[in-house]
Amino acid sequence: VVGGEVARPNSWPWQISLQYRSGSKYYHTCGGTLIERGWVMTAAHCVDSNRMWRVVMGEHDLYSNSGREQIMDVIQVFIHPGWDSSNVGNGWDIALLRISSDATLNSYVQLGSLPPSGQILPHNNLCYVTGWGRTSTGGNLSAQLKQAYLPVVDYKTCSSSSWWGSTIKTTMVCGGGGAEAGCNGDSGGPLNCLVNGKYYVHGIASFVSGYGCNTPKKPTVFTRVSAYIEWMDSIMA
Ligand SMILES: CC(C)C[C@H](NC(=O)C(F)(F)F)C(=O)N[C@@H](C)C(=O)Nc1ccc(C(F)(F)F)cc1
Repeated sequence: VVGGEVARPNSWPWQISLQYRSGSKYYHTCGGTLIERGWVMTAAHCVDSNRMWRVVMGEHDLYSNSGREQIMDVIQVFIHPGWDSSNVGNGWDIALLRISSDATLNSYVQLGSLPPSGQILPHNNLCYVTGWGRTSTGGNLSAQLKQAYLPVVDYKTCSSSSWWGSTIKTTMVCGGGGAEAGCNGDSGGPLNCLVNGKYYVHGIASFVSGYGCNTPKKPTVFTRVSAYIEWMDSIMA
């Protein structure tokens, strides 16, 4: 997350850290959202390589143990059949992870709320991106979970020629486009949007400009969660 601030610990209790094993250690690689006690939603591009994955819930500081963390192995990965790893611009950047046991829900670990199928948010709807991703283009990951205010940029604006143009599909949501942005390592994490006084997870962090995470008029691009409700229901059923 570029800009914004460190989140109050566990104030986004559905945010998870997706980590891969290398040798005897695990490393943060992406964000994700706990959507059922046994299921995590993330980006397809986060899990389209053959690795050992684990999910950490109740996390705030990646490098210190608060005792609030719950760590589960990933036992199955469901990548959307439409995903094409050679072109994130096609969309379909969504995956579901079955975790090894059900999370215990408490003050630090909660389920994220999904929007109604098909819901499209208005331009400038208040949203926050959250994650442990780089805090500047080419910079380091953040040790602590960060949040940044990324108002929705509607499809008409986001797909216009001086913005993202035809790279943006209607199955995507754009947020920000100014100094604040998601960045590498926030992938797969939630875009948390305030609708009628409650936060819903409307996006899954998918891509940013190759010219820099907070390139003007290149908002952070998210998979639009409300376009995939039926697919997710079919997998989790
Ligand atoms: C690994 C990537 C597929 C996703 C990676 N995503 C992110 O860093 C995050 F956190 F914003 F989600 C990213 O945007 N990385 C930059 C460096 C990138 O590759 N951006 C990018 C790639 C392709 C296009 C497109 F769609 F135009 F082909 C647009 C942007």
